[in-house]
Amino acid sequence: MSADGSGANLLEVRGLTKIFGTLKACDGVDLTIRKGEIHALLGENGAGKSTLVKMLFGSLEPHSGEIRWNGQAVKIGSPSVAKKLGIGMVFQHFSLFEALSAAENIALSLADQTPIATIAAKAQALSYSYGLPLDPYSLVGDLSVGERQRIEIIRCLLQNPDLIILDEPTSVLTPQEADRLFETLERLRAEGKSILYISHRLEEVKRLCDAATVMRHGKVVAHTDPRQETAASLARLMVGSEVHAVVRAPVEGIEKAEALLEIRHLSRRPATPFSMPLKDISLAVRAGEVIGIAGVAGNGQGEFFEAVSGEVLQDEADAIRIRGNSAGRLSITSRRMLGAAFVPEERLGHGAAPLMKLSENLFLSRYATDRKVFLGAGGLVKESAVDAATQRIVEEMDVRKSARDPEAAALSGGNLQKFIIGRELDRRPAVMLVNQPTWGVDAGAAAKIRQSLIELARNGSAVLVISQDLDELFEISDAIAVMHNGELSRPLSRAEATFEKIGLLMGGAEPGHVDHDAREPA
Ligand SMILES: Nc1ncnc2c1ncn2[C@@H]1O[C@H](COP(=O)(O)OP(=O)(O)OP(=O)(O)O)[C@@H](O)[C@H]1O
Repeated sequence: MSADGSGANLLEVRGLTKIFGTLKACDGVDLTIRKGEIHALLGENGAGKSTLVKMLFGSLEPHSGEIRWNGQAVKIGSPSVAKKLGIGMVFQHFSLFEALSAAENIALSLADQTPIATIAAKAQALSYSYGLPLDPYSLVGDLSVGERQRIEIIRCLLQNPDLIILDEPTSVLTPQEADRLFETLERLRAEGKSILYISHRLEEVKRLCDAATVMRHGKVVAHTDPRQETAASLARLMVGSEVHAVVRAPVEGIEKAEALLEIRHLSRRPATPFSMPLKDISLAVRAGEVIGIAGVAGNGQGEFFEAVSGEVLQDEADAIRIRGNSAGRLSITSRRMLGAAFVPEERLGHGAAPLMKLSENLFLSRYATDRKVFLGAGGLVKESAVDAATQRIVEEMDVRKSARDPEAAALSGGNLQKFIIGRELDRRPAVMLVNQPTWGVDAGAAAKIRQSLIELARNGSAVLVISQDLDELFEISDAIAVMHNGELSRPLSRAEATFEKIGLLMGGAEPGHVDHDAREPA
């Protein structure tokens, strides 16, 4: 331990256990976090990371085990106890009100009656001193995802915590925003703060973290120094076996293939003051290819997904064509009947009904398109067929769960994502549109999902993937287009696309400056 106390143990967890039904989500977990360290918590989907941090933050009660804070045994019965001790948490899903300002949102989470002007001044000072500039009077609805995350971080820092828990903080950030966040975290470490950092991005863990605890199936399988590991060796520790690299054979003669999804001059007025208009978007996705859409969150990707999937109808029937049929005025189900599949970004509530079992979720999303398979005479549900399909998807996608057919909400985030993608892939759709296919998914499962999307395309489907993860898009796409400010650039072929060009377009560079060799849309 050094003179300033850094290096001493701040948090010691011994034998912490949490049981759900018959499943030990955390099974005798040991974890030690020192003062002034950034400690990574790693593990594949369902390994028990969220369960562990929920116990540390007082939102879940352990069955057994001990938590020591600065050497004293403590019982963290609620988040307010955690905050009083000095434990702060920045959640993966933001809990901010869009119609309120940043400062008003912060005020809501503070127990006292501090005037807004005081909070705003403090928030602004903190935000600048940590290199995360924020206008406290800006409306949350007008802010990008990265800016919203800053509010969450500032809100957490205002409580002056000694330990800050961050749950997958960079999954929603651009590379530049992530770099900024790393600088902030390094600064906090230099001040003697400790950080518990959950991430599936192993390269950034290597770059940032001083120590790592790796979990598998609820148990700790390794305490290691990530700087001494490679991304591959960390993945191996998490998964217990090798993670296979994604293989993408180039496509030949794609220009001659049939355009299964065509988007023609798609425009949309903003539906709310906070949504982005879509401006004259045209794109063709052909049988056999994967096209990626890159872009910083909030540039129209959500609105585009709604328009193409049929959540919002177009005035012009021809603005969306699926397998040659005008689909712009068709409902989601009618578009699905034409052979299209859509996987939205939000999993719970949007991609799946949380309180329904997996089999019920499957039936709900597919009874119209697979009527013959799932409905018998007189409209009776063929439960055995639904169950068989559910179990097939679970096996194919390696969905880990605590019961044979649990409610969707009881699955860890990544496992639910695997199920939802598997549910759509299982239909072998002719057109597949996915928004953030591997958000929150571990390295092994992400490789599996990516490979499945490539194979779907190579077997003759048209695949369109919206993602903020540029590495992912470069891994799977045959061409990449960029969405910025409601406009879509022309797709750059893989020969032409570089990180730099795509990054420039994401930042709003004029397409003419970077895409002179781009493919013409159909
Ligand atoms: N409320 C609950 N009821 C039943 N089972 C649960 C509940 N919450 C979590 N589980 C189960 O506990 C296990 C651990 O889940 P947890 O969310 O902690 O995993 P994780 O490591 O955070 O995963 P991910 O990376 O996907 O977020 C999973 O098998 C999950 O299905």
